[in-house]
Amino acid sequence: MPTTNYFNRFPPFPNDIPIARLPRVSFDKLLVDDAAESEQLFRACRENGFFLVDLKGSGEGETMLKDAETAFDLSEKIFEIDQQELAKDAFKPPTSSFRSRLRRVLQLRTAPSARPIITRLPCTDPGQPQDTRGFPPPRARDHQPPPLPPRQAPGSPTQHPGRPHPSQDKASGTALRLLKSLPQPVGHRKYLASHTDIGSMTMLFNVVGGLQLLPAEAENVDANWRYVRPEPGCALINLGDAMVQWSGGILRSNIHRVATPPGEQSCCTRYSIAYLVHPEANVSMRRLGGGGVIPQPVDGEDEGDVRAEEWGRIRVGRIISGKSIPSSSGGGKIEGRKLQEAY
Ligand SMILES: O=C(O)CCC(=O)C(=O)O
Ligand SMILES: [Fe+2]
Repeated sequence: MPTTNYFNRFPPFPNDIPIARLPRVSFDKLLVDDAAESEQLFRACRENGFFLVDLKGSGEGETMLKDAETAFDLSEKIFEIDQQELAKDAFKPPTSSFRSRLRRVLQLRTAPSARPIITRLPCTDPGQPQDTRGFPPPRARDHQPPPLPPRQAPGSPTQHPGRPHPSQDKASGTALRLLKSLPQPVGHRKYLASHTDIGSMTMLFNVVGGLQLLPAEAENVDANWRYVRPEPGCALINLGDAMVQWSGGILRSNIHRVATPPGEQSCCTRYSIAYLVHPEANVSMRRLGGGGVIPQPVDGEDEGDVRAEEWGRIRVGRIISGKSIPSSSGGGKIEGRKLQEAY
């Protein structure tokens, strides 16, 4: 999440409500392959599926924080543009200075494939409280690398050629999603229905609270959902279902939702930025080898060699048809001996 200055624009997140306890890893330390930090990251990916990455004090991290702040500022303006106007940008290069800035920060493209995605997410309550706008990611040849470079924690799945991390010049469902949620009347509860992210990883920037998750092992009843406190200088990362699939259930994709911001923040209009990283459309979703850590399918259990695009389509179809009820997955135990070897 952006810096403290930015947080000071809103009433404080309350101190007297139960919150989700999330691990925090240092981006700076991960960049130099610090062993203890990498181990903590691997544990967070297995046990929580959600963790904070502290971006402060690192050159690349500070750049991401600045970009996130600019995206927040621009987000307010983007939601003022009507949908038809925005759709035109997919085909015509922007000319005004605002639009050029928007293009630079969000790296909008003018190619037909870069048409803005404007969607409404499923919402359980009436009143259409949230609006969503998304932009496909930039291509490799005309922008910088993605926010988190694909480094591996010790013991994390072996990276096969071409997967699991999406390359910037290949087609994928990766998108920058901007969410705006207006204050709702008392009694209204959910802004964004409970779900898991189907991609590989999501990088979230929040200033106002509202995101809630259901801790591991907790029964899915309202009383067990916990707010996540937005932390200045940090990004919130959560793993998606693709990571569970590739890791044979070792890594965790945790269910979450967006509810009314807590306490005094309930009167705020909430903006949030989500960078949804999806696998390259053509990569295989077959689970990885994993050198003994990842359980291999036994006879008759082989999932086949489905491509990521098709895999995603099937999952979305199941969700839409109600055949798949959202729930956390993964977080499977690794035998003690194998875990030792993994490090
Ligand atoms: O707005 C948030 O904090 C979470 C959004 C989210 O879960 C999503 O975009 O998938
Ligand atoms: Fe999500």
